[in-house]
Amino acid sequence: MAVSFLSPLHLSSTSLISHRRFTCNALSSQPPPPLTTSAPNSISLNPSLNPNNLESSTSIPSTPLSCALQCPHFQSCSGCTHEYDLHHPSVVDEAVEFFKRYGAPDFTFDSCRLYGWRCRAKLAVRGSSENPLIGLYEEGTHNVVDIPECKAHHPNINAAIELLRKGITKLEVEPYDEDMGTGELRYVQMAVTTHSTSLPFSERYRNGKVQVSLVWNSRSETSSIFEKLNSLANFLWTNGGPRCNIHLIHSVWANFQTSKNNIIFGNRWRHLVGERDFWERVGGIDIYLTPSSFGQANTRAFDSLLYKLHKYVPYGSSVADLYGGAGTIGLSLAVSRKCRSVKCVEINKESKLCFEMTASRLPNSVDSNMSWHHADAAQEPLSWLLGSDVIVVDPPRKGLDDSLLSALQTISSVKRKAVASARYSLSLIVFCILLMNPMHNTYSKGFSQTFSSPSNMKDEKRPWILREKESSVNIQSTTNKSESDVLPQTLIYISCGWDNFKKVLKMFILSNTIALALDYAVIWKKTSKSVSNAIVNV
Ligand SMILES: C[S@@+](CC[C@H](N)C(=O)[O-])C[C@H]1O[C@@H](n2cnc3c(N)ncnc32)[C@H](O)[C@@H]1O
Repeated sequence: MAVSFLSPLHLSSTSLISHRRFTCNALSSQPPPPLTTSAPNSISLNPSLNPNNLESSTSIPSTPLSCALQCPHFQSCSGCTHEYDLHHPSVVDEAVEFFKRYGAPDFTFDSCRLYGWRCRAKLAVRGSSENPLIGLYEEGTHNVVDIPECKAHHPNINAAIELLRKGITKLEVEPYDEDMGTGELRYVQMAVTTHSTSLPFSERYRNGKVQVSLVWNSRSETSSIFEKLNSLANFLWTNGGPRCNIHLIHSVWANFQTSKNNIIFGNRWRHLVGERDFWERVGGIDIYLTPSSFGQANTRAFDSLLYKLHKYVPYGSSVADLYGGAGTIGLSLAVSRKCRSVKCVEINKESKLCFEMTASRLPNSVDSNMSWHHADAAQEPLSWLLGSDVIVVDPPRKGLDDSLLSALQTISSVKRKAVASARYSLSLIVFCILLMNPMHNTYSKGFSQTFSSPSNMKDEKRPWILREKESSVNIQSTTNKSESDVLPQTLIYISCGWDNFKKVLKMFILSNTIALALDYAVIWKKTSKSVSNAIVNV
């Protein structure tokens, strides 16, 4: 099979060495360094180490580089487990073997950014106002480790954390005390937008602006400590806003949460200062994200993934984008593949506004039926599958819901019976976001455990969990494109749970749900904060 690179990047060894010191300064977004050379291995590797140069394309280096993390927090912080060979984590070899067994022997491997790739971070705030700790939990505990020099964070996240730390101390903001349930500031979410059309493309990433969401331990803005929250927001804006030498802060939001459980966000949000609208550019479209909606942490790798994914969708297809969030995948396909229709299904109603705003910025030439449905993809899944040529699934780490798995199998067997002479099976395109790192799991348990278990979610009455199909958005094509009752031909599976994905794939193959020989599979390697985000092309 053809060997190709997605967004191959590499620097000369001279330029790598010149970036050997990595500092946490808003303007210093150079990657930390490298690196020793390693013996060539069986996979063509192409580590991308230049944060300002992601979209460039170069030839395959003859001798691959082996990258070290060099993070001072590595021993104590639970976010990373791989310290060396970031460009070639061991799961790549496992994936090579795995896909070879299923008829896809040739691999190429692309890595995206190895450092400074995380554009979205949720961090706990603990300690005291004189000595605030802003970071992740130590493995297996609820002790927060300060990570001011985190190598995975976009450097401007680290800079915004430093500013926040100063504000907490100056204004005597009390960090949250988990045991007592006291204190003011519980968590902070930092999200970077790199979408600034006033800058040349090559400068956009490192000049990303940070949307700061402060999770405040009060019921609402009417409580007495709201004044301090406002002062903190103003401090961030005065010292990091557009009038400063370094414009770092995009906006500040408040979220109000008093619950004693592990859920980070409550359901009340308030915009405090800065720009309200947060845009990013991925997959050829401008996407709108609110702080409460799902956003991909590795924006640039997601962008690469989308361009790769577009190729597998025939022009004029009808597409169902399940677990669709703001509909980013579906809407980018509507533009790039001139889809007849795009139907996005998402359980978080906070994403509805994002879909509407994103759709409002699509080029006028887009003429698809586009809809977003606030619904549980696991309920009556056949109703989402029928009528679409291509199904895209991008579920949370636990994988596809059983009812959806059975519906995919049912479709396959119905079609086989209807067309007895033809051999029908869905062709499967795989994008895997691999989370095989045990420490990464610890990290997520600390912060998002309750997001991933449906039973927990119901018990804890998450505000955005759907009880019924309540609202949807419909944008009609002007040329009245008719809906059809086609059966899906292609399943594009974006998986962020490697173990679960392997099980599903074996099951699909045993039940003849998909073609036995994979035409293509693409793996997006994203393990912990430290390990590279890579794309493997089978
Ligand atoms: C990994 S995210 C992908 C989002 C989107 N595809 C994107 O790239 O921005 C998974 C999404 O699935 C949603 N989700 C979780 N369970 C769901 C369900 N049963 N039905 C529909 N959506 C669900 C989550 O709220 C989340 O937005």
